[in-house]
Amino acid sequence: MALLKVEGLAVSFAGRKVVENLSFDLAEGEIGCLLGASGCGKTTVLRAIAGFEPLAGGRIVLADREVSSTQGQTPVQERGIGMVFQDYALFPHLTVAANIAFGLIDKDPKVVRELLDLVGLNHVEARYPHELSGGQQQRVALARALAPKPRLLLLDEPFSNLDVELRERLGQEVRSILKASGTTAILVTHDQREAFAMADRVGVMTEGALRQWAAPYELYHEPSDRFVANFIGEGVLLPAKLTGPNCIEFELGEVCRTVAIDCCIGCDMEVLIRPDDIVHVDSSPLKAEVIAKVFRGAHFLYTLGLPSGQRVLSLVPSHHNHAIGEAIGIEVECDHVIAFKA
Ligand SMILES: Nc1ncnc2c1ncn2[C@@H]1O[C@H](COP(=O)(O)OP(=O)(O)OP(=O)(O)O)[C@@H](O)[C@H]1O
Repeated sequence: MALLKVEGLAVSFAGRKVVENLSFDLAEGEIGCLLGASGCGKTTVLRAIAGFEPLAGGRIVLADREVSSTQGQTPVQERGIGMVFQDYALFPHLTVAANIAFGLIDKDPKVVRELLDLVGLNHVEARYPHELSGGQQQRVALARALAPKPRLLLLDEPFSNLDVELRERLGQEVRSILKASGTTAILVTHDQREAFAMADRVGVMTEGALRQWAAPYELYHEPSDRFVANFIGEGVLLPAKLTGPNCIEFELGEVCRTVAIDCCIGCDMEVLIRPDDIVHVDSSPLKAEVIAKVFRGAHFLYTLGLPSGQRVLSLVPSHHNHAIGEAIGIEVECDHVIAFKA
């Protein structure tokens, strides 16, 4: 059952719509994420859900109760929503345990202990915020927000002050904590790795609109439009033709896999080729020139030039160390084809 329903949401500032006709559902216990570039309206959606922004259109339903519409809204403090922000907002003069207890009316030490356990901070309960790392401070902020057992937790760029490696790890940790406590949550971020590490459902936003709301795997493998295809993961769009009900032909040959496109045979299309669709096979007669390469530890990400001048990316195990300018053998290996009408 959906705990949160956002239906046709619109928010305006001084008559300018910054969010328009945005809809999604979030089931109880699920973690959702709004992902998009700076200024696309993510925080505005989060603030509307929290009750800080009046609506210019649509409605928000939380636990079967309409909490916002154009007619009015339930006050912020009556929504049972918790929040975690990027700057942690901890009280500097309170210890870790006291910061967490702040969220509890009865300050029950047993509950504080359970929360310290949940976020793995038992050993630092008597320290002050400035004596903690950024990741630890964010876990304190999380425990404090979870203390009153919110119906819904909102996290606004919670890891943006942390370095990239730590972000992904903390994202997975926070996901485990939220799952262990059965908390429903919405995260806002511009970082795909963070979104994929944490969320069950991710919404890709641009210019105030939600382009697709789906599981991370589906977003990557079944993007609904060119924008999502370009935004999520890496890849290039190459010109192609539909040659049969399930087949397309493009510069690297014919691929016959499911083609989910409304288009007749012979029509012009574009096919999305991801770096994992192009495999390096020394003996292949199909050759491409190494234009650029990025070392990623286990893999190289090669940019390869095709005879037409088109480029593709290829993720190749890093023991295949080829020089720029070298021609290497490639094969296409895609499970299904993602294509868009040209
Ligand atoms: N209080 C406000 N008054 C006027 N315009 C606003 C206000 N708050 C946000 N905006 C505008 O609304 C648009 C969306 O802003 P929002 O903060 O929701 O984007 P965002 O995707 O969260 O960006 P970021 O990742 O940079 O925080 C922007 O153009 C912003 O300038």
